[in-house]
Amino acid sequence: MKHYVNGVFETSGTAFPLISPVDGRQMGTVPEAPREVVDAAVAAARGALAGPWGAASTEERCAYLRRIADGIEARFDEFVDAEVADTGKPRNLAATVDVPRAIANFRAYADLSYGRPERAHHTRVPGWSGTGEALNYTVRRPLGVVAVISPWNLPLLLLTWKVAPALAAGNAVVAKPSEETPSTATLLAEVIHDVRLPPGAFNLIHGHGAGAAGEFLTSHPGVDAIAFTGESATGSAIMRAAADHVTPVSFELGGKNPALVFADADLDEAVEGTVRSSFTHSGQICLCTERVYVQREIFAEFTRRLAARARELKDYGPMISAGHRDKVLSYYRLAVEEGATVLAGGGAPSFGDERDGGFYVEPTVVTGLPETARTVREEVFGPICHVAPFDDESEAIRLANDSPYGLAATLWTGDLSRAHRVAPRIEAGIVWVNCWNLRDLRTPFGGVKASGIGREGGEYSLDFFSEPVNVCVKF
Ligand SMILES: NC(=O)C1=CN([C@@H]2O[C@H](COP(=O)(O)OP(=O)(O)OC[C@H]3O[C@@H](n4cnc5c(N)ncnc54)[C@H](O)[C@@H]3O)[C@@H](O)[C@H]2O)C=CC1
Ligand SMILES: O=C(O)/C=C/C=C(\O)C(=O)O
Repeated sequence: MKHYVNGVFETSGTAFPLISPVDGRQMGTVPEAPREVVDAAVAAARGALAGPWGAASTEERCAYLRRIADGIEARFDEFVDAEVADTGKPRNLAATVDVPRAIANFRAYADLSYGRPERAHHTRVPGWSGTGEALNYTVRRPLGVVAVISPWNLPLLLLTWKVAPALAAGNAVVAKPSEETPSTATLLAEVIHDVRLPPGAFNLIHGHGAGAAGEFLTSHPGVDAIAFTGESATGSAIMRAAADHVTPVSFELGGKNPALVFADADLDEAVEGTVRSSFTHSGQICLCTERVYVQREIFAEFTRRLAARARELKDYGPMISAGHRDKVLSYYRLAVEEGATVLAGGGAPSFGDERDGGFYVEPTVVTGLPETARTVREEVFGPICHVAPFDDESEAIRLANDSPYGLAATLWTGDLSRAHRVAPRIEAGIVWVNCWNLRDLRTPFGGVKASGIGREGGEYSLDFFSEPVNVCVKF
């Protein structure tokens, strides 16, 4: 594993071990970027803005993005292998979601950026200012040096989700992937090197967060904007660091996402949809459902079927680390202490093979907790959901909104009028109706309350990563 600074791969800093979540064995080492490497990366990014990268046209930048997408595609299997090794996620998930989405992120932002219109307004000059007319037109200028800090759950997808629009808008990037999952970011740096992106336009540093590379970067006076995905508490820490230099932030943070299942829903679809939304990637997606509210008429049947399906799941991946596995298991114990009835799972599985050295936990369904229980209020970020009944629409909405988080919600109903009525009343950035995690990259993506600041996706990302400048020409 190497840093990539100013177009050069290097390994400064002490090495820390990279551990496989599948069997707990050490797979390699990762260099921990000291402050000097972070300084060098920020200086390289600044230098790139003053050089050929800063002078590149929109067309030229978009052409680079397309070449990066082609470069990832050409090494598709390597990317899949690296993502599977770092995260332990099922190969099918990496091959159908993570890597294709990384490619799509670069292509989508090449299209969006190239096709983006500029705005103009004709203005009659008011009497006190003379005579004639003026043409106001708005151009967008890059913010400058952008820090991208990404998590371990969808390492390549979430990194490229920020790097692609940042580059499309003309910024220079210093990226720090999670210390748990550095491999696909390093492959991305190789692809970027091979397509000859001007040195310094993209820099990659490895290392930890608090008190280390992540914090050196987010508190750096040379950084003009920070785009971060991860835990809400980390978002708060980064915001404090950013405050010193009034650095703008875009935050995609945690969630405690509700699903509302109405009695008029297609039960098969609602059960299967909730299995996907609660247990995909073992619940380690910020969009996953951890609170399921079911209309009382179908509560018993839905809960029975959901628990049966959870018990059937066999091909699931591990938690990312021993620490995270221990955190999730501590919530399983807490749920029982808080009075939960465990309908499925609730512990660590035993496989009788090398996976017993890994960090697996069982898909878990619990019920019977009060809304005040910590297990119902706090993000677990593992394969667990709590199922509770509701009586009517207004109670369902109240329960869904009774959370410090507000990222995503899912409605299961056969009544589209109800869907249109309920969806806008949910305090969340994203509401899915009869589906989950169906993504159109042009749409706004982000959360309210403790789930984030701002929106990414489509023009929303391009807006964040650029500054509008109005030019007023009198004629
Ligand atoms: N999208 C989401 O909502 C995600 C939520 N999580 C939540 O976060 C918990 C812990 O996972 P972590 O990977 O430790 O998430 P985290 O939020 O601590 O780390 C995400 C990224 O931020 C960096 N970072 C951490 N502290 C920092 C600081 N003070 N300054 C600058 N950068 C910093 C990390 O090195 C990593 O690259 C999970 O248990 C889960 O609950 C984790 C990943 C994604
Ligand atoms: O952009 C997506 O499709 C998915 C995003 C997921 C997260 O932000 C997350 O799990 O952290």
